[in-house]
Amino acid sequence: MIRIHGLSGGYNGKEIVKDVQFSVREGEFFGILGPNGSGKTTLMKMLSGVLPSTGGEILIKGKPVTAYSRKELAKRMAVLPQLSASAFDMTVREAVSIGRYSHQTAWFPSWSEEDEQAVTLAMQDTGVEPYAERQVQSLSGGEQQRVFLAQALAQNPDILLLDEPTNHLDIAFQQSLLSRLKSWTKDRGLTIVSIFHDLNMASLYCDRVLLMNNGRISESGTPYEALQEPVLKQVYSADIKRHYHPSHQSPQVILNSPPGLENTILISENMLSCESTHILLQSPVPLKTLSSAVVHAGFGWYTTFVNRHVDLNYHSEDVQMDLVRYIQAQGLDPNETVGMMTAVKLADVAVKTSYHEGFSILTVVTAGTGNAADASAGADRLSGSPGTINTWIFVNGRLSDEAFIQAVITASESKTRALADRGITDPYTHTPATGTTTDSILIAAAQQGKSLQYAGPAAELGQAIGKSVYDCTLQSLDRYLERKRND
Ligand SMILES: Nc1ncnc2c1ncn2[C@@H]1O[C@H](COP(=O)(O)OP(=O)(O)OP(=O)(O)O)[C@@H](O)[C@H]1O
Repeated sequence: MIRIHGLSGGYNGKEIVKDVQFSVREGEFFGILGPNGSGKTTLMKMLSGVLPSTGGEILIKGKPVTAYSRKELAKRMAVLPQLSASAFDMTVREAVSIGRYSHQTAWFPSWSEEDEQAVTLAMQDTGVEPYAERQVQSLSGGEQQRVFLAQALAQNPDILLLDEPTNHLDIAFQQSLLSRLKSWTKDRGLTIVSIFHDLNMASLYCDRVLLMNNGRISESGTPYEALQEPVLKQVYSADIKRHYHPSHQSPQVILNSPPGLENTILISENMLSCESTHILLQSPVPLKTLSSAVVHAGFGWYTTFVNRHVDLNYHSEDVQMDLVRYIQAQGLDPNETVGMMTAVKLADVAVKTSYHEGFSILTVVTAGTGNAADASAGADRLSGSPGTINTWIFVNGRLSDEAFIQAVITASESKTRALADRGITDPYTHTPATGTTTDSILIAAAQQGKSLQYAGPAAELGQAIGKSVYDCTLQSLDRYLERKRND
């Protein structure tokens, strides 16, 4: 649809865009990204034919852009106009109708049924129809933005050029506008080339992006390919970190921890309270957490950690909601809380703090083996009968993602060893139990102080976790077994 070869150009003999080359396919949503002054708007002006190039060529549907008359070009390509003062004196309908200019015949301007329909449809698509008779100047910035988009759409273009289309729009309108634009590329084959400052929106909605730096293409490809952390850091000269959208493969870009925001804290047993109904740890600052908890499993940042005792016969249709209600009833905020459950008597809890070179860990284990299982047997069994080992590990240190995951592995292996040393067996298979069917684990770290890259058995954090989880699991297990013997 659009092909650009060796394109160069600028202002007053000064080259701004230098030897740029790319192509955009029909029905593609194509993003142009880059820092301030990198040449995005200049490139867009050359694309729309407003600014002549000094080198290279732009082909639209195989024909040089310079070979199109202004009107011909306007039929193929619409540009989201900048907010211009003259448009403010019009009604919304009048402003949108300007988009039909390119469809009027030069000699006998006439307003056809087709023009009327195109204007109405464009207003409907952008949600500005309710304001049709209002003056543009009486609308909010976001509403005006949508009027200008409607004006561009009324042109019925094959190509839509947009400069920051979500400027002035709140997050809900950004989402609805970009989703609508995206569906037009898919359903109507509309080709969109758009400048974005918001890398994350571009990443979510664009099929491909081009990253400009100093008038040249620094990177191009799908957002996944083009938005690489080292390139972004260099192009934007900013401490940027690439993350992932939780439910989408698109990369998301955030600023790395800004300095000076740390609240120095030490997670300690003072923050822990153990009652017969629940064990609670409350931190004054959120801790980075990885868990398999009932409430807020996965990675997140939380301040409050609850291990609730439930009766052996506990049953709920919605365990998660039940635990959220319980958390609320304790006056805690469920949004900030990781919640687990156990039928184990909480008096059997084992707590241990261990200090190491530059870091410390707090381990809290409640162990019961009523539901012991040998995971390696792959045997059919009833799951869910209470009898769980819940393991909490709090680290005063800064953990990498691999350290979080290795901590889970190391803690699980230590737990298994503790079960073996007490001869716990799977009642179904009569083989040594590796855990129970409903064990849960939580690793939480203040993300301050010493960097701890690894947590396997050879790493200092792994050694600390391994020993501490083993000791706590044994201690809690012994109390549980003692209680069983006495029952
Ligand atoms: N009309 C002009 N005359 C002279 N120089 C200009 C003109 N318009 C832009 N420039 C210069 O060209 C360079 C690129 O500007 P351009 O507007 O293309 O950047 P951009 O990537 O769109 O930036 P931004 O993100 O800030 O909108 C800048 O150094 C700018 O000062």
